[in-house]
Amino acid sequence: MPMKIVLIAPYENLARDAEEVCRAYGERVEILLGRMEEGVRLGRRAVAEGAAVLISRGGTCLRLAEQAGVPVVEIAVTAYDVLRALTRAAERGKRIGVAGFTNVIDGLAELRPILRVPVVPIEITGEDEESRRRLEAAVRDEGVDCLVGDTSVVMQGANLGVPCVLIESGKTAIWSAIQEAKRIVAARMAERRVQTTLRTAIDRANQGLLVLDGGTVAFANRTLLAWIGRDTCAGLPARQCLPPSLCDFADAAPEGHRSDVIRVGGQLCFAERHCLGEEGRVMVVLSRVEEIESAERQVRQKRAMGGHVAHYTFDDLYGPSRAMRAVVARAIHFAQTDSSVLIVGETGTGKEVLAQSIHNASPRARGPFVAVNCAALPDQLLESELFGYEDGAFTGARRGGKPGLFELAHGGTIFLDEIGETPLHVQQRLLRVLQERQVMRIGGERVIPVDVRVIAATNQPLWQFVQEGKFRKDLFFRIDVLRLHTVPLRERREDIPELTERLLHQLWYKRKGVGARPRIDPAIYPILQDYHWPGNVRELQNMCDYLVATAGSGRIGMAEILDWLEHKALPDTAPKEAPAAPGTGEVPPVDATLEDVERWAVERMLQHTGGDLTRAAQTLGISRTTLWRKLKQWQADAGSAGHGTNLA
Ligand SMILES: Nc1ncnc2c1ncn2[C@@H]1O[C@H](COP(=O)(O)OP(=O)(O)OP(=O)(O)O)[C@@H](O)[C@H]1O
Repeated sequence: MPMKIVLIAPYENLARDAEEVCRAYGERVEILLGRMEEGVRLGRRAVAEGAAVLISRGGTCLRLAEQAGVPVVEIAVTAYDVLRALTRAAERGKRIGVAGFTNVIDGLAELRPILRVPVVPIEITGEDEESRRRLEAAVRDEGVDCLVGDTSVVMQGANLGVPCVLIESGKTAIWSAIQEAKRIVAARMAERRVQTTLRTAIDRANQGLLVLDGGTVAFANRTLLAWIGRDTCAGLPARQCLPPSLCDFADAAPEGHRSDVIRVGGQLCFAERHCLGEEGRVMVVLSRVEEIESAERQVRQKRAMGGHVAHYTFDDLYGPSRAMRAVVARAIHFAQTDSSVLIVGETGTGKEVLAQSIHNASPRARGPFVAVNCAALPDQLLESELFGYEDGAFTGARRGGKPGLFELAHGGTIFLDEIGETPLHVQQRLLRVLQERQVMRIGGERVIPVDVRVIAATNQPLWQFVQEGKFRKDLFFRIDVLRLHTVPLRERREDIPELTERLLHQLWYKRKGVGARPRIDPAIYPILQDYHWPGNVRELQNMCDYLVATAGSGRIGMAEILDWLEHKALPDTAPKEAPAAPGTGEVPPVDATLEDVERWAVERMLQHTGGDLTRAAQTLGISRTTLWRKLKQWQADAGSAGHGTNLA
């Protein structure tokens, strides 16, 4: 509703001039006629009916300013208005008294030289006794024979029997006063908008807000009123309308900021009290514990999702064999549960793809998927990566500490790859986390609850590790709740044609379709199906990558496959007379064991790649971890046999 402006005109000419100004400038101002007490009565009624600003003049204006309760703009008396009145008065008297407030008579002395008649200033403040006495004295003692002033002067002058001239405000002064009133209205509207917005925001806040002044409720927002089932509380003694728990919390010593968890109208709340600086005024902010926990979950989830996302789904697992389908069907079933999963299988058989797919098909799909390779990190680093650390936990620790992967996996899944490689002291800590579902950072004392599903994977005989004391039995049973066995490629040879075709197409597409689209000659499938595939699908993938990169015409036949087999330095594919890779040594002796041959092949490959483990593992078709494990094993064997083999 627009705010109303009302002009109270103490005399008729002013009302008429104001109407003309409004008409001429299109101003919307209500004009009422009434002077002094009558003007005040009209003004107060206008305010009661919604007037936001009043305009008036002289004594009426003064009274309104004291009593109306809204801003009152004065129509100023300008020097021109006074001059106009004096000119008229000079025609009616020989000595003129100008009566009014100081603002009217100030500056009169400067006008004297240009006036034809003498002028006497009479300072009055209205229609009081003193003002009347001064007017009388001017007429009686100073020879004033005509009075100039506002309506009250004119009335009193008439009683004294002296001719009077009213100082009338010009239209410019009226227009200026209306503009000033409009500025005030605009400012008040803007203020009202801010107040309404603030009020709505405070009422709609999820938190309950309470301000107490001494023992009385100064303010309670809608949220709090709803919790305690009241329409209002303002002005009531706190103990009369608020739950005792809230009053006790607000009253309790020590003064200043304090917080606690309390129950308010059935809501468990985190309460904070702030002193507002003024004597006895306190503000209490109540947040529902449930909401804080949910917000915390969201924050943790948001942070955790940074980079920890599962990309694969079950659609990414190719292979029409019954064995493959059975594994996928079992995994889909496991995805619906929240129990730990242990995936057992050779390298490159899709254990991580399965883990990601299970996560993406589970109710935790929107949470993070955090993968960690337990074999790829040095012992100490693995521990701090998994569980995090507090500030100053050890030399070189990041300032402010660091959350561990378990914390980052909150609300989602953690994939512990190569779980069999976890050192025993980390296993013990891992067991505690899985049992208690909470982590304690290294060097820390507080426990952090974590809601994480665990999927572990291994290509090691884990149960044998348990028997050899290398893996904790209790941890084994914690992890081995639902078991999945991936099937090596050589045991599902019927998958090889489809896998090869799909991988070829996928890799060609990944290279943005550069070169001819690969077309494979079905005659070579029997050769691929005869092959041992120690690196499983990863090795098949590497082969396809090689073929896409090298088969210029796109046609893949026997020659291309032989080329790839020759390119590989694997012992079970490389013929004894195979041409040596650049920088290689002699072939192993005829009576060498399979392990000797494997070691020979790995050494040749590492020489070939200049010690680059990643590239060597890729070309050999095994994972980097498998390669690393083999090297560690051979080094340990060499150590115990008393001679060193530098394979790294
Ligand atoms: N059935 C499958 N269909 C399509 N691609 C597959 C399949 N199995 C594995 N792969 C691909 O093979 C590669 C290796 O898979 P993954 O990393 O899941 O194996 P892994 O068993 O975890 O290996 P490792 O034990 O060496 O870590 C990936 O690029 C994956 O996409």
